[in-house]
Amino acid sequence: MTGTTIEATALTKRYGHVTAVRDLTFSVRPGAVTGFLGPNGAGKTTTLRMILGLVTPTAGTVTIGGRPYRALDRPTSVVGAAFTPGAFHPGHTARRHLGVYAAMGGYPARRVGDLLDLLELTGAADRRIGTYSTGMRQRLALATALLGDPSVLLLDEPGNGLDPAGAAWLRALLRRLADEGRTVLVSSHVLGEVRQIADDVLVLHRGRLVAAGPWAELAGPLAVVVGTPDAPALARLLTAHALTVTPDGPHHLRVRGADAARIADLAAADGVRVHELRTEPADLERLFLDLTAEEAA
Ligand SMILES: Nc1ncnc2c1ncn2[C@@H]1O[C@H](COP(=O)(O)OP(=O)(O)OP(=O)(O)O)[C@@H](O)[C@H]1O
Repeated sequence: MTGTTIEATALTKRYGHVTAVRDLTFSVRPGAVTGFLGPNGAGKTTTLRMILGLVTPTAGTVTIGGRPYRALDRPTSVVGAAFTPGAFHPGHTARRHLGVYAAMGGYPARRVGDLLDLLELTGAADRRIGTYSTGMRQRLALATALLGDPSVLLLDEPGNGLDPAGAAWLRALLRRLADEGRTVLVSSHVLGEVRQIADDVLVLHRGRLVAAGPWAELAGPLAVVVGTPDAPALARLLTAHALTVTPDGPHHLRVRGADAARIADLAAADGVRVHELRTEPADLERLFLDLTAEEAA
């Protein structure tokens, strides 16, 4: 599958006095799952709708493989989208629903059976959708999005209403779809969910992009906590080697800019005693809270 990139440039949407999305510039790469993260009302849904041509930007552009959605020849074979489930006819069965969409898109009828299998809905395929659980509706929405075998998937809060087993199953499926070379953009307001699914992340807050990139880079360099009875001497030494050192109690330093091995070697070479070395995991919870903190008045 050839990769398709989503590019937004200075994308803005105003509704009267409300600026839902402000000057967003980002790109979403193929072959990865990108998490679109932000609290409720941050502008995620508005952005996804602009990507799909459902909402017209007040300013700026967004393209899929270099073209706006509305200029794509066969849009559903390029982009599959699954938004808030519930837009199903409750009296239809999943098989009928997918059959109708396959016919509208001009896709072969066998796609329906394949997707029912992939989304593990075959056993319920002939039941009325009105009797489905939220998780089953989520899976049916995803099956509908995949009918045209699109290279781009846009999913709005696909984890809503899933139990832990359902969420794990969804993560595995999204990973597989990304590994096939697809561009997978998944919105969520739940950090823990995105952390487990996404390679890259876009963080929105009040319509602005406050962070973008691979998780690892966003979380910044890892800190190493060093326990030493000679904290002042070690702080001087490490600072002299251009590392960032913050005291953490009388006998501990938090050090950034080098890994534990380099810190231990520097200390040993200078005869400074080290009693403990511990690499701290990235504190993504803190990062997210900092990024989305209310701006100071
Ligand atoms: N059609 C509309 N008319 C007026 N205001 C709107 C409209 N759509 C969205 N907004 C406003 O734009 C802002 C962003 O909404 P949006 O739904 O994009 O956020 P979101 O991040 O998707 O949040 P949620 O997860 O709650 O859907 C909100 O303040 C919302 O009230």
